Amino acid sequence: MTVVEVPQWRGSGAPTAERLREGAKLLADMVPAAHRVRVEVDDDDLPETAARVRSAVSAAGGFVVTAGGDCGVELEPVAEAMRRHGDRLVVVWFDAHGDLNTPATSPSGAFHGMVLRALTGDGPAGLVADDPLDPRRIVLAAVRDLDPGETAFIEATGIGRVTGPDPAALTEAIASALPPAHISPSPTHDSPSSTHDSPSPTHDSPSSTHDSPSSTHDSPSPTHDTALPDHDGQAAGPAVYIHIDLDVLDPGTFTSVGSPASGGLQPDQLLAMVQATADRFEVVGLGITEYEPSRPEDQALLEPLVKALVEACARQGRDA
Ligand SMILES: NC(=[NH2+])NCCC[C@H](N)C(=O)O
Repeated sequence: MTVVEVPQWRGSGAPTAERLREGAKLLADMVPAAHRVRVEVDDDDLPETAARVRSAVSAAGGFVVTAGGDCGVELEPVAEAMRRHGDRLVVVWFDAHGDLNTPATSPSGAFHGMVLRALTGDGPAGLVADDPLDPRRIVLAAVRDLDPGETAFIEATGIGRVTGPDPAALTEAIASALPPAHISPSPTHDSPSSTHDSPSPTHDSPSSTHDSPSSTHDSPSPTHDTALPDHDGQAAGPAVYIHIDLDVLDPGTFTSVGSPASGGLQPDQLLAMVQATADRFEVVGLGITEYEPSRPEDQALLEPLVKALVEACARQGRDA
């Protein structure tokens, strides 16, 4: 396992954002990884920092945990997971915010509020994924503070969303985010062309829900549970990247963030949702972001939580 520390803070619009530098270091310290890489951040050039993150994550072996910094650090780790896992990738976004703004809709101009949208192909110059993520492969978890442009995008694209502390709802949403071609019980070949080889209905066919009950979002087939890699190492289900902005936690419990929003998760609820995801699916990457250390009790809360989150995601036997 490798932890990649990215003390980027200029992607945040919060007045306290500079605390993210120390937060990245403290988060990386909490990750029980054998290898640690610290990315040098160029404060005046987010695309340059992103290029350095890209090199770091592509060179890292085994399971990678990215320790932010602001949420903008997730651009390249998620893009790397897309390159590795193609259409099997499902991104779970634990965050108070959607991070789905464009430069035109952003109220702040801050990149951390745009990074997930940039992964879908629409963002500031130099900060857009080469190969766009299909929004239907995204599940928002406990997101509760959305700008109007973000709400419109969610409604237009059918991004999955789980609002409450509900592990079962989350795992169902993840299973439903994958095209049916990838949840077949037959061995899959994880090549980009595999979806084209399959005659089965996909998300791309709006009429497919009428043709085959097993292909609808609402009726997950039993084969969803064959999600972990089989003995050949071939996976028949989602490859899940988990993003955690610590502002997903309720500010009544954890306040060391720059953009708090009430109505968040308790730490044990977050852990239960991540554990349920890792129990059912292959987790291929983890990012933890937006720690602005300001209280000793928040540091004390995070230490066991981060360790447990990482251990849930990077289980023995999955980590090359
Ligand atoms: N990852 C975050 N903390 N994002 C905060 C985003 C806040 C607001 N939606 C914006 O675009 O500016």
